[in-house]
Amino acid sequence: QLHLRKCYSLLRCNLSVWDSDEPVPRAELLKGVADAHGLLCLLSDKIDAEVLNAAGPNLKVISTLSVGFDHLAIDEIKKRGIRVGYTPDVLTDATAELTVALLLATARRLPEGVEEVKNGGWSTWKPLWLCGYGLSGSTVGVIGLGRIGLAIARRLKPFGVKRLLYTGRQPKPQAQEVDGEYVPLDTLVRESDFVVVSCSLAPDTQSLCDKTFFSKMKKTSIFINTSRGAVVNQEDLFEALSSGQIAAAGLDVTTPEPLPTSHPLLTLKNCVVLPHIGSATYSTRGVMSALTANNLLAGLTGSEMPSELKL
Ligand SMILES: O=C(O)C(=O)CO
Repeated sequence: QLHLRKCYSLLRCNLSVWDSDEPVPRAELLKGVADAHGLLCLLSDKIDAEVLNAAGPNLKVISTLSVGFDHLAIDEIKKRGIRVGYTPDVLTDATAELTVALLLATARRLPEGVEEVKNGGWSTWKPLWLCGYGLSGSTVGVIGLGRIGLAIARRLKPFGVKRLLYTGRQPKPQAQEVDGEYVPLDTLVRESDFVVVSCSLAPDTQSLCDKTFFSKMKKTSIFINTSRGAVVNQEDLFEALSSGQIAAAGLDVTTPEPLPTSHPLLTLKNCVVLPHIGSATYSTRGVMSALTANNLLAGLTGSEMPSELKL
């Protein structure tokens, strides 16, 4: 039992805690959630009708330690009148930074270079050895110029990016700040030297990056995804990378997560895969955790949440 003091109330909660950095096993979640009034979850916890039924009618708030909410069955949640808290804004900078790091690592072939140093492949300085692609004078296309997409664009512009294209549901006034040009997806894919995926996963973005998409990219272009793995058809990406249809890809997100170590994408030198670490800085995860707890408390007391998802 824990007493949590918030400025607006003193709340007495019984906490059922999965005390580990590993995700809670499904069976434990289904058992532990029974009769709960609130649920704090991770993006790896699929909160569907089964979990909601296991929780029962007491459940009034779900607070997720993530900005993404594709792991939540929103229709089912809405139907039951449950409120949802999430963590926008606080992870924008960390995720944008990681995206830039992944883009540069992929385009300048850093993991390959590090490997060559370790395995004796570095014989001498050679004019064309480990050449990659630079941002200076390039065209960057951002799919989804939301909070994170804009933060990525802001960071990339000072590298000398010539044109910044973006696409999404509608033009964004804030794109002015980065001289962003709102273009159809087709134009973005055909004209960009770097295609950066920063949209949320929704029915209209599921498998958006498929065979047709990659076939329109330039052979010298780099594909980066730090949003959700399911935006990409991975078989089509493998084909595009192994056939030389595109130059390279950097992925912080995959389907599934973790990506099995035997996955074909991991055999490719021109594919850099990270284990979903976009927001993984100590301070960001600390702020995300506090926000998630405060969203939960506000939901439990029926108060205004610091960050409530509009359903
Ligand atoms: O918050 C999210 O949605 C992430 O993907 C990790 O921070």
